Amino acid sequence: MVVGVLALQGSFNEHIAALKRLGVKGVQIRKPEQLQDVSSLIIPGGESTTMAKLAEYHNLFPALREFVKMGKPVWGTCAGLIFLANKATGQKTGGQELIGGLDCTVHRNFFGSQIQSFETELPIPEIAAKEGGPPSCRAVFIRAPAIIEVGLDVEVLADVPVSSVETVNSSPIPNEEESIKSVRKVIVAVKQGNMLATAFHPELTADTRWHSYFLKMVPEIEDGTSDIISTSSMDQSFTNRSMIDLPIFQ
Ligand SMILES: NC(=O)CC[C@H](N)C(=O)O
Repeated sequence: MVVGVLALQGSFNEHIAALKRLGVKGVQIRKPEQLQDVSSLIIPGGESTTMAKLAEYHNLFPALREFVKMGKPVWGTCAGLIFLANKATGQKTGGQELIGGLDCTVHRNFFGSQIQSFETELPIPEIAAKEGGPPSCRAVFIRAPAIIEVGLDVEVLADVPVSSVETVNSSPIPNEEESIKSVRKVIVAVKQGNMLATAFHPELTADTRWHSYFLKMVPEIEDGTSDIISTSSMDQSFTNRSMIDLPIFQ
């Protein structure tokens, strides 16, 4: 089995390396016709405006939309998530072209700018149930988006708490304002049919469970015809939470 990785910009090499650790070949996709040779596709993180411009230049949008419509498994990480969303907010003036298909609204830079990038221990009950390993994964958020609305068919796989401070005027004393700190959850990983999307970067850690989970969405794998190495037989080095060099996306 061969997995396509959109290789216009961003962390495509890191995805190919993660696939290799699972014994699966990832091939770079830069032209529409190359999509015919793969049964699934990963759209990496990077910078979604730049990626959209390059995809437009290479006339990739019609073929990418067709690929999604045909029901072939597609996984978008970070900028890739933005690409797959039906709607994005926080875009540059004039917006940017999206592939669409994923019934959600994404906020492009929900967590702020590059310096607000962070890592966190993210609970992943569904992935851990299917793939084994610890109940959480180390999640790397780089100028990350978040999913602020989802449709009914979208399954939420992970969310993170975010706190906000609101000033309200509930006091009986005039002009006496009260600050209320509220904590809500924001969605950072979803699945809808053939589409998987994560706001963070599993390809930048040694934990291959997200890749393994995605590969199981590819029918060849379910048929048992693939020679993919199972996670359980692998070196469980992800428990060390070792990080691969963090790229700075421009
Ligand atoms: N790490 C990332 O992929 C960042 C995505 C970025 N927020 C964008 O708009 O493209």
